[in-house]
Amino acid sequence: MTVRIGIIGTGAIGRDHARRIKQVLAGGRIVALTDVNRSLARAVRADIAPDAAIYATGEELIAAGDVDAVLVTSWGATHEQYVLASIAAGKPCFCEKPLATTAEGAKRIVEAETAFGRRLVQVGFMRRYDAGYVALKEAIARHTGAPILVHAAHRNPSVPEAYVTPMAIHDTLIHEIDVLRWLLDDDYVSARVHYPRNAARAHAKLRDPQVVVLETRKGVLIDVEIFVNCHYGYDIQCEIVGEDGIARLPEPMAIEMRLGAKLQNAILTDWKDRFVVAYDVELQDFLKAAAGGTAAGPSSWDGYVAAITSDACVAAQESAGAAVAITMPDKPSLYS
Ligand SMILES: NC(=O)C1=CN([C@@H]2O[C@H](COP(=O)(O)OP(=O)(O)OC[C@H]3O[C@@H](n4cnc5c(N)ncnc54)[C@H](O)[C@@H]3O)[C@@H](O)[C@H]2O)C=CC1
Ligand SMILES: O=C1[C@@H](O)[C@H](O)[C@@H](O)[C@H](O)[C@H]1O
Repeated sequence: MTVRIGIIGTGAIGRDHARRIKQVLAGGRIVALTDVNRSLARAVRADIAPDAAIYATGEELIAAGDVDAVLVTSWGATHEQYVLASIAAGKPCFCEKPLATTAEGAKRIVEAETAFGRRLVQVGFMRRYDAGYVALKEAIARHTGAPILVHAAHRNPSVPEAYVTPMAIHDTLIHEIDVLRWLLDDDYVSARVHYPRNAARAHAKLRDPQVVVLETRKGVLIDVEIFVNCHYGYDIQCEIVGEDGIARLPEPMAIEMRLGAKLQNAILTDWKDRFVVAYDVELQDFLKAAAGGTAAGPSSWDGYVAAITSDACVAAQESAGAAVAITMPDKPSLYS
């Protein structure tokens, strides 16, 4: 079956997902587009999906009779309303992170999906599909022994002026929040945030870098450096320290060069390139499940837990290094 897809939000990642549905993946066809900036939707139609209809609003797109499944790739603050509308229409929905910008919003989605009685939502936590993280999970299971510490870093070369301090959590750390919980098969119990002096390139409304320290139920201590004006590249690091040994996330493949008396490896600069294959695999997974009228992969529950943790981390940003407790509710059986 070919899944007929509608895309809400045709900016950076919406356009990139449209490209992969058209050029890379099997089983999906884009039939509908919408963006509050109509010219972006028109550009995607012209370049990628010439047969797609353009709708005035996300709600109209979701209600369209020929839309089988929905991609929500608009700004984070708009995700909740479209995911809820997709669930109400009984249509599978792939939602980019964050599932919702507050834990309360994510909870409403969990409740709606649970009441519907079948999984319909996949959250865009693509790192779970990255071959490096999959290998790291395997290494934890087979080689390192039980994890004790995790050292991680999430570095972006630069961010716009509109990126402010809490976004380091909601927009950036949220990937580590999800993938580390999945890697460790664990949940968080507390968060702390520490700041060194501000980097010279940080904007006026941004503390950068930040170090978030998370503690898990099993007693693992995690430190994550978030540095979004690191300048030199897009760099994702993760090291697990276990009872028997250490495992590190592999670097992306890069040609090693000997040039001008230097040994060199290029470092990527763009998230689109760093996780290009992971995005392909996650969306293929979505298309496969959507063909059967359901969803797989990272769930609304995972999006909800990430939102609870994000909220605690944002509170910790204001707590002068003091720990903020994180309490997880009971998981509904739909997500076991
Ligand atoms: N998984 C990942 O690694 C990544 C995820 N994202 C997430 O994807 C989402 C979009 O991010 P970007 O594409 O970078 O932003 P963007 O600003 O490039 O694109 C978002 C688009 O949504 C449109 N839009 C906003 N509100 C809308 C609404 N109510 N209805 C229809 N269109 C609407 C905007 O006009 C814009 O064209 C964000 O939630 C972001 O966190 C973004 C980049 C990477
Ligand atoms: O999701 C993403 C962006 O929205 C975010 O702004 C970046 O910090 C992340 O590295 C990227 O993966």
